[in-house]
Amino acid sequence: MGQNTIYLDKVASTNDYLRELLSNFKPLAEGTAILAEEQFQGKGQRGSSWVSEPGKNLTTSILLKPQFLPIAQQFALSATIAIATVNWLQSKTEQPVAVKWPNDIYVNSKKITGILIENKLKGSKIDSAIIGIGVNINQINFDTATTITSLAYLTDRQDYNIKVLAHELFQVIQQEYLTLYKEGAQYQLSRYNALLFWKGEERPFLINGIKKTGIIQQVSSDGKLCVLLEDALREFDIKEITHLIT
Ligand SMILES: Nc1ncnc2c1ncn2[C@@H]1O[C@H](COP(=O)(O)OP(=O)(O)OP(=O)(O)O)[C@@H](O)[C@H]1O
Ligand SMILES: O=C(O)CCCC[C@@H]1SC[C@@H]2NC(=O)N[C@@H]21
Repeated sequence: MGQNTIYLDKVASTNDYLRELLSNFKPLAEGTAILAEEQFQGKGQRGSSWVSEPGKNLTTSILLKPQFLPIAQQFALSATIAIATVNWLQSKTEQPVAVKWPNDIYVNSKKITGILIENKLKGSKIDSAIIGIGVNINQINFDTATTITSLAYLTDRQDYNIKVLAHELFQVIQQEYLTLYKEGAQYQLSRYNALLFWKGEERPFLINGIKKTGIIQQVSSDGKLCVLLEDALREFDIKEITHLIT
């Protein structure tokens, strides 16, 4: 993974760039990565934007071809990328790193990494997946600093080498991707569940616009968040529930 890395000085979005390469040129090898110094129109989940100061952070997209994975198990791919990123970040800080469902990475209740996976389907399989990852590294000034963190914030140094870090991350993703292939979706799901932010804790959520207290039990194999509410155990889709982080 990342043996074939395309380095760009400046790009709108590494995910879009990789998708355009895929549709315009010869087939790209699995593991091909795009690494951008500056991403000026980064995309987040659900139409949000990803903001990153030029030259300071890791903004990358990796091409995977998980054709062995049935669509019904596609959450396991997202879980696999989250496991890899959490474990890699955990090797950099003493603070506990966790995955906020579905795949935001959090440290000290602040977001350090966002993941945007765009799948191309073929029949009942995933033909290709563009794995977009943004990690806050050397940046310390954010517009909404109360909810965002970075490696620099956590470790008091601002001289991380982005390329070196990116290749470390590629290695860890490669290992975890192999684990998904060998051990299967359920195995990765249980490891993902062990890293889940707020799991087993009584916490506030916004559920279909109403504030409620609940306890996260787990994430199901189809990627739903299972929360114990006062009345019952319920499963939620991404649009139905928000963590109310104070
Ligand atoms: N560099 C960055 N680091 C962290 N967050 C960022 C960054 N750039 C943009 N954001 C955005 O900040 C917002 C907050 O992220 P978060 O996922 O916590 O909230 P959300 O998607 O609005 O809500 P929720 O996931 O709780 O429903 C998102 O829109 C996220 O994409
Ligand atoms: O948390 C999110 O909403 C997902 C953010 C994903 C950001 C990364 S940065 C590299 C890649 N290119 C993009 O345009 N987005 C992803």
